[in-house]
Amino acid sequence: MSRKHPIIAVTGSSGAGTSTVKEAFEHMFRREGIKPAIVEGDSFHRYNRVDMKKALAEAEKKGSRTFSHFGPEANLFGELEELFGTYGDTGRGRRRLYVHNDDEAAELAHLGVKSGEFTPWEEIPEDTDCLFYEGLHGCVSTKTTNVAQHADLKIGVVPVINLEWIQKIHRDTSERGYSEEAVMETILRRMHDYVHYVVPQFKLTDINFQRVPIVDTSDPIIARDIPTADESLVVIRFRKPDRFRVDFPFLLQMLKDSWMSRRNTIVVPGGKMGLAMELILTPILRRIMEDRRSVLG
Ligand SMILES: Nc1ncnc2c1ncn2[C@@H]1O[C@H](COP(=O)(O)OP(=O)(O)OP(=O)(O)O)[C@@H](O)[C@H]1O
Ligand SMILES: O=C(CO)[C@H](O)[C@H](O)COP(=O)(O)O
Repeated sequence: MSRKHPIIAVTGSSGAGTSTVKEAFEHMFRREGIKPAIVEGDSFHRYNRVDMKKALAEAEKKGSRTFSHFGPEANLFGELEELFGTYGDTGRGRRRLYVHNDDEAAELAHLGVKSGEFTPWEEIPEDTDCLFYEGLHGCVSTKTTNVAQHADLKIGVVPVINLEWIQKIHRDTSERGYSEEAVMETILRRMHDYVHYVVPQFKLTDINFQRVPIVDTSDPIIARDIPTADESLVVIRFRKPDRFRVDFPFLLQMLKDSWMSRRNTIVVPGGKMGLAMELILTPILRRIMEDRRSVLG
């Protein structure tokens, strides 16, 4: 944790919607004049696409059916914890990008990096106001690493699993060129690591945004469309509402048709997710930045 160089971690499984939440944060950063150092979680995968396929084949040859992008063998958890610790202490550190497709490769043509590869490590610029992480492991904690301890604001993006699968299948088939069968195979192979490394993070997060469809998603594999915002609700859970001085009466007034399901949980119509994030997160970001300015003097 660092008042001078705060770290915001948005964590969610593959297809959960963390990139979508990142866009909401980027709007808030622009409006608040905050300059973040953006770190994408998949850049801390251990292997590029070609080497990952080889590592998968090796693991299967040894009888392992649980080796996946979600676990410690395929991710640089130690390096991620080191980045968070270094940034918290100094406001500096090293980052890179993982290129998922040809469009992203074209945007980075000057680096000559192909789809499925990493860009070279680069130094985080000196004058950032915070580090913003978006990916699978922003709050990961294992026997040997504890990334979670360094994050000052921990956000979980955790749609109910049927919706998460629908979102992943939709995105991976339409944007990453995978077949439905390949995506389902990936989901199944990742299940062990999902349960042991991804899910445990969401008891540590300060705020979880859980989108819940109110239409039938019984068979996520045949679902043709992603349930829209208006076809869903969002359950927003605060681990310690007092810590962030959450004003529930204000939120209930501002978010039409919202209600409290528990003392620390507000439910809002799916179409109000963006507004809810803005009303909840803007004051928190402002307080984090005020605190940073107070220690910078
Ligand atoms: N709140 C939402 N309402 C409707 N669709 C959503 C919402 N959030 C995400 N989606 C859709 O779900 C799919 C996955 O979203 P997104 O790319 O943000 O996931 P992700 O968590 O970034 O995945 P990955 O970590 O694998 O990149 C996308 O097609 C996106 O449009
Ligand atoms: O989605 C992911 C987990 O967040 C991985 O980043 C992704 O699967 C990387 O592999 P590829 O781009 O080859 O599918």
